[in-house]
Amino acid sequence: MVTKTATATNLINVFIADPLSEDGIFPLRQETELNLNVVIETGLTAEQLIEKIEDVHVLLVRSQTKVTREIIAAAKNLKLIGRAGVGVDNIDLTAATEHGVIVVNAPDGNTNSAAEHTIAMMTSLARHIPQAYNALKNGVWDRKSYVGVELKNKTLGVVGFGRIGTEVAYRAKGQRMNVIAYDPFLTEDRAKELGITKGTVDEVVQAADFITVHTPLLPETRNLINKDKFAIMKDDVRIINCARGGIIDENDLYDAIVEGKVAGAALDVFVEEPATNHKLLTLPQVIATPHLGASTIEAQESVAVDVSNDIIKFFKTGTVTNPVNMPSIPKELLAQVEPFFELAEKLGKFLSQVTTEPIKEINISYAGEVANYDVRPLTSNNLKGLLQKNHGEHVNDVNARYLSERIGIKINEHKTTTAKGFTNLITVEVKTENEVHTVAGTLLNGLGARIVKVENYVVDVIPQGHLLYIKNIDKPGAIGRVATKLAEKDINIATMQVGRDQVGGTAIMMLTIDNGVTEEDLNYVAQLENIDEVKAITL
Ligand SMILES: NC(=O)C1=CN([C@@H]2O[C@H](COP(=O)(O)OP(=O)(O)OC[C@H]3O[C@@H](n4cnc5c(N)ncnc54)[C@H](O)[C@@H]3O)[C@@H](O)[C@H]2O)C=CC1
Ligand SMILES: O=C(O)CCC(=O)C(=O)O
Repeated sequence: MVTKTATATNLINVFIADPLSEDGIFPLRQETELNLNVVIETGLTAEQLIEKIEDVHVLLVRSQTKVTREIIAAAKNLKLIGRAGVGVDNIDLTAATEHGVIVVNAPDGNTNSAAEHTIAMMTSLARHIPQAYNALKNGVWDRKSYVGVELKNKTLGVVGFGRIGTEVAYRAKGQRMNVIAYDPFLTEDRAKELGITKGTVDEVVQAADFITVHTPLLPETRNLINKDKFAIMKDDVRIINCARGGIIDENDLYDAIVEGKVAGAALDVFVEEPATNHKLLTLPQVIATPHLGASTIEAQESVAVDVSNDIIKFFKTGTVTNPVNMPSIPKELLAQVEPFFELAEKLGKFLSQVTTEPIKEINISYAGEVANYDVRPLTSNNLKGLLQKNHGEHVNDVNARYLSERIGIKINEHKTTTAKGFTNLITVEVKTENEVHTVAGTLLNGLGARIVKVENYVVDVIPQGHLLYIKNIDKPGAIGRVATKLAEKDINIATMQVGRDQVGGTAIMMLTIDNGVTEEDLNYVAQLENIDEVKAITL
């Protein structure tokens, strides 16, 4: 994706608020082209962070720091929040998006570690390893209290079959377990290919001897495993949560263990962390680690490298690899789509300057080749162009859609394959209370962007620099009079396009001129006979 950049000469303040691998932030340390000022201060309270954040451009965190709306609002210069890890539930994404702050994470770097930790927790749970270890350390040689169960031939239920869930399943199969999984994106073919069974959440929890959750914490997954689900589970089921506290209802889990329905639970994560005084920890059937799923040398280095590289990439190119609050575009597609970003933005800018009333609705149609791409980032760029006139620097492609919707603009996107003779065509129509305006643009192979239609008139205009958009009656002499009047004002015409709906009807002139014009210049031209309207447009 493409978004705003800072110039390389600017000082870029990078604030690291959680402990990160020093090897992992090596890319930031050795960066010479950008003027990076890296500050590490961990363990701050929200108030302390707020005090320090005003001049920060990049905030880098793991899971400890809660990046709240208040922190984001106080960070007047913040452009990017980097999360060295997967889960972004500690970041107020809505606030970040509203403030135009891009959030990036490192989704791949800790998958392996989290999966290995899950298997370690499951095995420890099955064999009471932490409890037995604890007893022995306290001088008690107790063998009969710690008789465990085998994993072989047991069924593991996996809820959330993304990166980590899938890796857990591979390993569980290595333990000769049967795996049944639920994920809205898991297909029958993929399940077959992996040698697992696909089920609904209820089918998974009913069939399983061990249940492990690997979803993100979202409104839909909060308390996904609750008393209704415990009620339909097998007796003596064992539960593992190495994803996020809150996916399993902690009170219902406590009750299910106390009632003897659940034989044990292995927890790496809690609703409130640090969880040193949690009632679940008082139960002998519960084993726990303090959010260690990603705590390996390898994972910490890997996530910090990934997020550091994305910071550098963002300030050098305006693009990032792992955006969280923007649609992401695969690397191989980016080069093809990038030229359309500018075109889409220019079309938005054009319309913002011809429209005189608040926009109520925008219809964006993508035709031909461009319709093959994920067009959401293009729409965001178009909206950015549209809103810049009134929102200036505050609008970017992260928050353009949010801002548009907030001010009540209805956004409709359409895709069609027919591009009216062009290989690609973006047509944007805006509606206000009393006006409708349309502009269409294309990318001409080897020649760059062109505006090819304004309202109902066919034109061929390079969307760049200063334009004059004149509406007139199609009468002889109109073009000459405009040219003369502009010459009187020392305004040089570079190119001129004309179009009309019918002989003697309404016509337009699209002029590119060398310099901007004043209000007075516009009025001067507007007074001419048969001239209806004159607008200055800068692209
Ligand atoms: N304990 C730790 O240190 C770590 C914890 N995590 C947690 O693990 C989570 C999963 O990580 P990944 O596998 O890398 O993410 P992922 O994005 O690859 O997979 C998450 C999966 O959950 C699925 N999902 C979403 N809503 C669902 C629902 N209602 N029911 C069932 N499935 C649903 C998604 O379709 C997706 O396939 C992260 O969001 C993070 O919270 C991740 C790394 C380390
Ligand atoms: O930063 C950490 O160690 C936590 C990792 C984690 O929970 C995640 O990546 O979602």
